[in-house]
Amino acid sequence: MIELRELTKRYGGRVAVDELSFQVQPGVVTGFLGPNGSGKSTTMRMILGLDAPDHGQALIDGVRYPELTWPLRTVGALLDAGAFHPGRSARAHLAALAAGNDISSSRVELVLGIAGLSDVAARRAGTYSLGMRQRLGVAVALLGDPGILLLDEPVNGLDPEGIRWIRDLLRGLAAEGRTVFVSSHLIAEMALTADRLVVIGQGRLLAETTVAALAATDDSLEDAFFRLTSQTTDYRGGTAS
Ligand SMILES: Nc1ncnc2c1ncn2[C@@H]1O[C@H](COP(=O)(O)OP(=O)(O)OP(=O)(O)O)[C@@H](O)[C@H]1O
Repeated sequence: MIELRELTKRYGGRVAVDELSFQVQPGVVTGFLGPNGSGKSTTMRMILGLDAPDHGQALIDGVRYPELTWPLRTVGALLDAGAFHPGRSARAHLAALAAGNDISSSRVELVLGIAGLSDVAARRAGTYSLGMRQRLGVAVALLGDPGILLLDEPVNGLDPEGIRWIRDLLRGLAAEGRTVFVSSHLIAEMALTADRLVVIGQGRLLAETTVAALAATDDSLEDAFFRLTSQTTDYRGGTAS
């Protein structure tokens, strides 16, 4: 389980994340929605100990990320799909991570297969397309067989087949009892993937509910999202006419 307690982050005078409190439960996919700049990535970075909160806490199974004995085996994360050495093969990248985290080498081949990268695992990651990088990022997240998964915009750059693959994968992982927390801009995709939603705007919690309950508050989930976030966007496009 992931638990946020009054999590707060300021950059200069600006509050990026504002006293955010919610829980992400195991066994379901929880979508994390909010307009651009609403604080989703900053929140995920604080959960993973990559940014320090100014106030409050983010707890993973009751402890802060830096206190985890085997972080990679507890939480799998996909934040930045380009975060690997471009000269290294996907297999070598995963093998190095496995060796440093006491993870068996058989796991490397397993996650390469899950990610659909077995046939291209010997290629340098720098030659990968954006979609293949996303798949390698997912393989890294799954490497430690973690009970908790955190993915920031995992469908970025994926083609329709890749999007369906991510959707089925996340739903399968949740069905195994894992905690799955996934951010996205794609509301229609979240309607298909997530069971629960956390919606934020300007760093503040706007809703913590089920997809079905939020969709029932308006004509569609998209309309409900726009109504909920309408007061929290700094900019919005107009029409051409
Ligand atoms: N390192 C930083 N320095 C200064 N401001 C930052 C920094 N990181 C994020 N911010 C600001 O914090 C706010 C939240 O940004 P964040 O990237 O967390 O939002 P987001 O919801 O993930 O956005 P998007 O959907 O566009 O990816 C924004 O106003 C952003 O400009």
